[in-house]
Amino acid sequence: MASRQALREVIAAGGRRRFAAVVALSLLAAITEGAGFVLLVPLLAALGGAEMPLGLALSRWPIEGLLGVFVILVAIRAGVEVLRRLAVQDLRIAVVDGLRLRAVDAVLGAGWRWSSGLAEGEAEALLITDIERCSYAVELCGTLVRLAASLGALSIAALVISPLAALAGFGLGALALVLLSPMRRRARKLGELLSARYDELHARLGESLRALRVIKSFGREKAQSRRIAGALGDLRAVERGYVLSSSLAHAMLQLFGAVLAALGVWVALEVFAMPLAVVLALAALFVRALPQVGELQASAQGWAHAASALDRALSMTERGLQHAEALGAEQVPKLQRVLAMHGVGYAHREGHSALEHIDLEIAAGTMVALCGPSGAGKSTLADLCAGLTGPDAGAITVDGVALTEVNRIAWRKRVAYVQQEPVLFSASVRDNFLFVEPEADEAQMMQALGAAHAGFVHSLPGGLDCDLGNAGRALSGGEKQRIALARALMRKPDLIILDEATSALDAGSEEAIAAALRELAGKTTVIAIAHRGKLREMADWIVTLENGRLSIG
Ligand SMILES: Nc1ncnc2c1ncn2[C@@H]1O[C@H](COP(=O)(O)OP(=O)(O)OP(=O)(O)O)[C@@H](O)[C@H]1O
Repeated sequence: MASRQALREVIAAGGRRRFAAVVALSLLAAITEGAGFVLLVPLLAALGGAEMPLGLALSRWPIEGLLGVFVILVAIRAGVEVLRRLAVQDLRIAVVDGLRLRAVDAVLGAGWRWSSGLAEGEAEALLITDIERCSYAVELCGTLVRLAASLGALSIAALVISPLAALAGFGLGALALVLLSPMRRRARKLGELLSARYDELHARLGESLRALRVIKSFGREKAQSRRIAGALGDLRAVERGYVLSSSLAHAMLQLFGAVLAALGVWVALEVFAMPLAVVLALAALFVRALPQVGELQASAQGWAHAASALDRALSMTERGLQHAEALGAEQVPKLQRVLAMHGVGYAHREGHSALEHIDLEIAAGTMVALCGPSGAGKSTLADLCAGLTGPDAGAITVDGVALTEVNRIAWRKRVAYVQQEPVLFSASVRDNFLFVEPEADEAQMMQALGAAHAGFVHSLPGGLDCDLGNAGRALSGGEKQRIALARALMRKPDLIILDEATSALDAGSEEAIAAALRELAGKTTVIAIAHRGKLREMADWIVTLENGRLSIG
């Protein structure tokens, strides 16, 4: 995306009024600054007791009046600068929060096929890293507007003071920039390298947390620590080079500016015999403007870089929105007779079928154990029954109504899904329950905990109010599974899908859960992916999948 397109996106996301406020306040700050420089001429002349060189009305003011105006201008500029910073902050918040919420909606609202196909960390990178960079992009955008306005005002001020000298100053400034461009190019390259090194370090740090168990169990703590130290070393080396090179570029620009200003002063005084007040005001203006030109260029480069994060965030959000899940009709099916699959086929990726020709009828209120080797398609079939996604071929029907013809989200509200690696929110047990059943009361929660054999929750600090954000990590796999199961039972679903959901339980706990499931017999349909154990034994029938095809036992 071109930087200009990114600017349009910033304006669209932040709102025209907020952006206009940033521009207006930047212009106002710039005008007061420019006016201050113009005022410098009569002020210097008055201080030196010389003739007033400018033909402005101001030139006839007494020195006290000029100094008073000068102070007022500085005060206005300081006040406007505060407002300008606030306006940039408002714009940044509006853009970043707007983008983030849109991206969250896109990821959550996208169809399962798209979201489950995202590479690991892709959505995380979008929601966290890229959008943080967008924040930086908006700040740079504010800086660019400020610098452009300031340089515009300083140029006008220079033209007002002396058109000829101003034009000469523009020429010399351009020359300085051309001469120093190799240094700035190097700084830019290092800036890009720095971003890549940061990405690498973040990846290493994230990986260390995700793979903590693997790292520790293989005794590779020191090795991982060395990898991070290596990534840090690479980053710091580039960082140092970047700071050195950009500071040098800045220092050289200032030095060049000073040399050129000194030369300009000499030529103006000695060759053109210009009044001292004019020459000094112009020199001060030139010294002020030159680093701003350098900063403008550096910010423009930074903007081009940050705009690419904006591009990524927007295009991925757009893709998510394009893959938004079709909700279907309002009709909500209720499973009372049969959940049926007719000729169901599904491929996660082209040319690789996960399921083929699945014909299966599950009578409501019965329990089916789904077995088969790894990769046979069990989870895929469970996802289809849960209405997470629709089949590529054939149909899945609930009491004769195809899931493609009903509101799939409404169907999912009738389904409870418990996976092998239970995911509990970083909140209290109570809030975990309320998330799935907002109207639930304490009695229902107690009942669900009892049915899932999760009475241990009462002995946790705070009981139902125990914060799983802190305690979650301390719970065993089996304990987490039981809380997740209780959360599923809270819903009183039509269909429960258990994906190896009791794999971490001891025989006693599994037996207790089996007993709870037995009580649901005739009322709730259960699909349990289970290779062995109680759930498989107690199932009304066993369905075996092999290579995406069905064989019924
Ligand atoms: N999101 C995905 N993208 C691409 N391919 C996938 C995806 N999920 C599953 N698959 C592929 O689909 C096939 C069936 O996978 P599935 O997870 O349904 O098998 P499974 O029987 O549940 O396996 P396991 O017992 O190991 O969990 C496998 O070949 C798998 O690689």
